[in-house]
Amino acid sequence: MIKVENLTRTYGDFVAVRDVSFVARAGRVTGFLGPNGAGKSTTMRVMVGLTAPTSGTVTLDGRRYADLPNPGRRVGVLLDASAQHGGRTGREVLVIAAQTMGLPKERVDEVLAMVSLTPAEAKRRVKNYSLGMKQRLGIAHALLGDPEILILDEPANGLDPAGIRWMRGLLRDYADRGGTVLLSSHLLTEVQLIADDIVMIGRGEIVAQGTASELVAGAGTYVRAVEKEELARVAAEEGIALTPVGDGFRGDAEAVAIGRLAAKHQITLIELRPADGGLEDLFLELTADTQRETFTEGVMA
Ligand SMILES: Nc1ncnc2c1ncn2[C@@H]1O[C@H](COP(=O)(O)OP(=O)(O)OP(=O)(O)O)[C@@H](O)[C@H]1O
Repeated sequence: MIKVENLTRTYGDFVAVRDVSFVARAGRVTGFLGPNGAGKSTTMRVMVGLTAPTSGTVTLDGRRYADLPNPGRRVGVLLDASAQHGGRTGREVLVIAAQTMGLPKERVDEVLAMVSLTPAEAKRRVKNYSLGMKQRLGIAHALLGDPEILILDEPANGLDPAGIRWMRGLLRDYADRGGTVLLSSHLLTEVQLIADDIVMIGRGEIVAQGTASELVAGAGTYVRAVEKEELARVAAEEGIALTPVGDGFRGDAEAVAIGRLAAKHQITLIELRPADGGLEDLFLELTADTQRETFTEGVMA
């Protein structure tokens, strides 16, 4: 289990992570989702002792990373797949890591097989690897010590759809055997495919968390009407909050309540359904400010 409690990290006046708390449970795959610059990497770096927290704590199965004996056997980490030594072969990278952890060389062949890197590929220098191969090597490195906890920053980056499916199977299996898996992504579709639980972060703060199904179920009703403005006006009068999503709205009321309201005011509905599968809209909505700000900054820069 990974427990993040009231974690804050500042850089000068800038708050990269503000009062973040969440738990990634054993036997579950937890997706840590947020747009670029939201604070995912910072949080994960604090987890593994690479960045000091300004305040708050992170524990891994009850202990801080720095207090774990032989941490590579307890926690598998993939933070930056491009950070591997380019002059070494994939196999060499793993052999050195295995030696450091006191593992037999056969374990290297086992993890290479687990990530489907062929013996020929493992003999190539890492600088000649594609991004997808680097990711597989990084995942192999994380799995090497057969740890109970996996912390993976953007592990799907550079993987093709078949690679993402493969990774989903691998992580699912890992969690089903009782492991704790935390993976970050800035792509909701990826997280939706892989995660049981989702923690969403935007501008350094947690904006939503729950099981993937809870977050979908809590998404309300999606409605689209010909008389859009009129619907927004009468809904506001009735105390139903409508949030613009695409061509329509997400309403915080049952479909039947919105349907009745529309009928009463002779508003023509062209879509009315539970906002299922609307996690992406929720994600965009929750992180809209962050994304707008990033965009504005980009334009100004
Ligand atoms: N060493 C640092 N000094 C100053 N600011 C930093 C430092 N590290 C991170 N930041 C800032 O903290 C914020 C969060 O960055 P972080 O890398 O944690 O985001 P992220 O969610 O992982 O984003 P991405 O998806 O782009 O990797 C960003 O605005 C970033 O510029």
